[in-house]
Amino acid sequence: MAAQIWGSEKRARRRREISAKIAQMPELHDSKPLPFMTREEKIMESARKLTILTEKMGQIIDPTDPAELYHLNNEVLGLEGNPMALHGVMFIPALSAQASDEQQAKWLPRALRREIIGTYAQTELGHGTNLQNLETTATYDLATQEFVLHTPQITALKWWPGNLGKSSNYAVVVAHMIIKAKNYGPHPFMVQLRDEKTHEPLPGITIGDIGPKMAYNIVDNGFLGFNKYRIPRTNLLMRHTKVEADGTYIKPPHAKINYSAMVHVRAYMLTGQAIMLASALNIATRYSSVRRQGQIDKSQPEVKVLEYQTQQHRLFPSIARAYAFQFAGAETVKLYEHVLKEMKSGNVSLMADLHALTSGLKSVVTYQTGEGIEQARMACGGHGYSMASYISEIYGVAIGGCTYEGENMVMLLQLARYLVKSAALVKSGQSSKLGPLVAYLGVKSEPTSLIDRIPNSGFTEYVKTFQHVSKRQTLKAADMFFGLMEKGEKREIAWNKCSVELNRASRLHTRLFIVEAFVRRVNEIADIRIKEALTDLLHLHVNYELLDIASYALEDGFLSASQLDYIRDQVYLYLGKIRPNAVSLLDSWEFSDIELRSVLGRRDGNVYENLFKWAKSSPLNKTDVLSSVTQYLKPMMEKARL
Ligand SMILES: CCCCC/C=C\C/C=C\C/C=C\C/C=C\C/C=C\CCCCC(=O)SCCNC(=O)CCNC(=O)[C@H](O)C(C)(C)COP(=O)(O)OP(=O)(O)OC[C@H]1O[C@@H](n2cnc3c(N)ncnc32)[C@H](O)[C@@H]1OP(=O)(O)O
Ligand SMILES: Cc1cc2nc3c(=O)[nH]c(=O)nc-3n(C[C@H](O)[C@H](O)[C@H](O)COP(=O)(O)OP(=O)(O)OC[C@H]3O[C@@H](n4cnc5c(N)ncnc54)[C@H](O)[C@@H]3O)c2cc1C
Repeated sequence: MAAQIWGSEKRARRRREISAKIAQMPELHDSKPLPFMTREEKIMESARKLTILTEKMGQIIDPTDPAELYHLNNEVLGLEGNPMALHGVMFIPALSAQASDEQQAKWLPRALRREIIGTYAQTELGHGTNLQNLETTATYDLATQEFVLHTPQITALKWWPGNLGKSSNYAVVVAHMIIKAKNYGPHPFMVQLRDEKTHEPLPGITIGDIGPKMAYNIVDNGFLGFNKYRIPRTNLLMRHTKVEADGTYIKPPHAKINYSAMVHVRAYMLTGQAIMLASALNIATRYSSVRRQGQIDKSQPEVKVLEYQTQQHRLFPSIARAYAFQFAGAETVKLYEHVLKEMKSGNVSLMADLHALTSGLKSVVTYQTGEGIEQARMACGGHGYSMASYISEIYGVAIGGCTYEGENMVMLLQLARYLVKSAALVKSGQSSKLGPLVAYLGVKSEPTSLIDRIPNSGFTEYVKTFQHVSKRQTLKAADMFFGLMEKGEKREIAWNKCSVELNRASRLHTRLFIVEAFVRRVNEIADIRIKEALTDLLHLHVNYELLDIASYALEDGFLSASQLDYIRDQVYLYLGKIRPNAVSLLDSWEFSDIELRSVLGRRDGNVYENLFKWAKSSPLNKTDVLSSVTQYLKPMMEKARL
């Protein structure tokens, strides 16, 4: 199963080898539990481990393999980030995709050797979503052949970029490029922020940390202002766009090609989210098979809480989602790598499809991951609320994904633009022009769903039902939009008035893609036992998901009430079938105790003893009487007693 999850036997084996090596290297372990550290201590601890990794990484992993890097990162540095998180996640990808060969030769080897630390500085205090209204300017000075970076007012301060505040000395900065008074829109520039020897900010740069956040507190998200700060013309990233010495602008082959670093993260973050969901579920499911509370049959001893159907219903559909996200994420990464290769050689024809797909997936996956992790926390009762479970930290980190790399509603609306264009093709009789991901929009469906009507139909009737609701909602939302425009509404006003319906279409389309990716994967599996276990999970997935969106299929009679009862029964049936495999389905992800960082989710199940040990190690317990008591509470009580 681990081979299915991680992509191959080799990958699963490599993960095990890497975990085993890390287990033997105490210098790479947390020196104490992270929840007991202050933010400064955590940052220090992370930097300490990062420097050891820089020295010893080659002994543990193949540093050119992103999957091995990611695993090493999760084990050693953990989910809460590190002082170089953005360096790997966005700075290097931005240089790789957007810098010319010459620029790459100059900067990439230095970045890869970690001679310099970089980040991606785009969002500002006043604008994150609406890139066209960013306010930082890069004005070309023809006389000196330099760009002058400037922050015209407080809302133009860069705000949020990870590791910008204290760790990075370089950044890819996105600014509006102005040449001879003409604004060419946002463009990426390579900018040195700090002196390479002293790490002091360079003159003309204001920089710092934006303060503590809901989670990710090892990352120093920062602010940055420029006061007429000059950089050479050749620091504009020039793989696709060029500005010549005389100010001539050569436009890129696609207007949004400079957005590729964002698409990179949107594509890669899906499996990251799957890992976080599976981690939280692993903790909750292990604990649920240790925790005994109440009886189902009063004549029997107390049961493991995992025996309760409500507990299974809380956890198991999310187990199915974690697998589904991992499989859909793996497909998306492959597609992204393919499109990136094509883009580099000038073919930009697949960019719109990739953008639409990753926008929808990013939104649905992060939202459902958040839901699943929060349910996992609640499923652990009181101990889930303790930082000893570590689930709240996983939640805080995962939920950041709903916002970063494009706020979820906004990204769903991006996919909706693509769906509406596709609907227009269907309506104008040009269905043959639909791309493969939306081809179903042009296919006539049956009048009613055949779920429970055709024996042994596998998952085909389920997929058709998802297609039907997705198609119907897309065409309905598009009709609403076109109808308003026909009545004379301006395009943008009409769009806003339909946006809730449009986003519903985007979610349904994305959920269909996720179901299809799961079906595709299960169909490929040769090993009978693995196929059986995953087929059970897929049964739970399709029935649970369909029940969740049933109103869309009920309202036009595509599904009947009796079919709905059948679907509900299937959910209950598969909860029971999955129960014996539940812990194994999560143990198969092979998270080590080091990586999970959870007292509740320990592999050995020795929860209570270790919870007590953990509590005793709280800094508050170093002394029996705290100074808050001697200084305030004790005098108060004494005064009251007088
Ligand atoms: C330490 C070792 C680690 C090793 C790790 C190794 C591997 C891991 C790798 C990956 C990471 C994995 C996990 C992540 C882990 C941690 C992450 C931690 C932190 C994350 C950092 C987060 C960083 C950020 O948040 S950066 C800032 C992101 N900002 C945004 O996303 C802004 C959102 N807004 C937009 O994108 C745009 O403004 C917009 C909403 C799309 C609109 O753009 P605009 O230009 O205004 O649009 P316009 O209306 O003019 O045109 C719309 C038009 O353009 C099309 N379009 C838009 N974007 C694209 C695109 N990208 N591609 C193609 N086409 C695009 C759009 O469809 C419209 O087309 P049309 O008109 O409909 O035809
Ligand atoms: C943990 C974290 C890490 C980050 N790291 C980085 C980084 O490294 N580099 C970087 O540059 N940025 C980074 N960011 C910033 C992040 O990319 C932005 O916060 C994000 O893109 C959302 O933009 P915003 O803050 O402007 O939200 P807003 O756009 O102000 O969103 C507020 C509300 O308005 C709604 N809204 C906005 N526009 C529309 C619209 N057109 N239609 C409908 N609704 C709309 C949204 O849906 C939302 O409900 C990070 C953010 C976080 C939380």
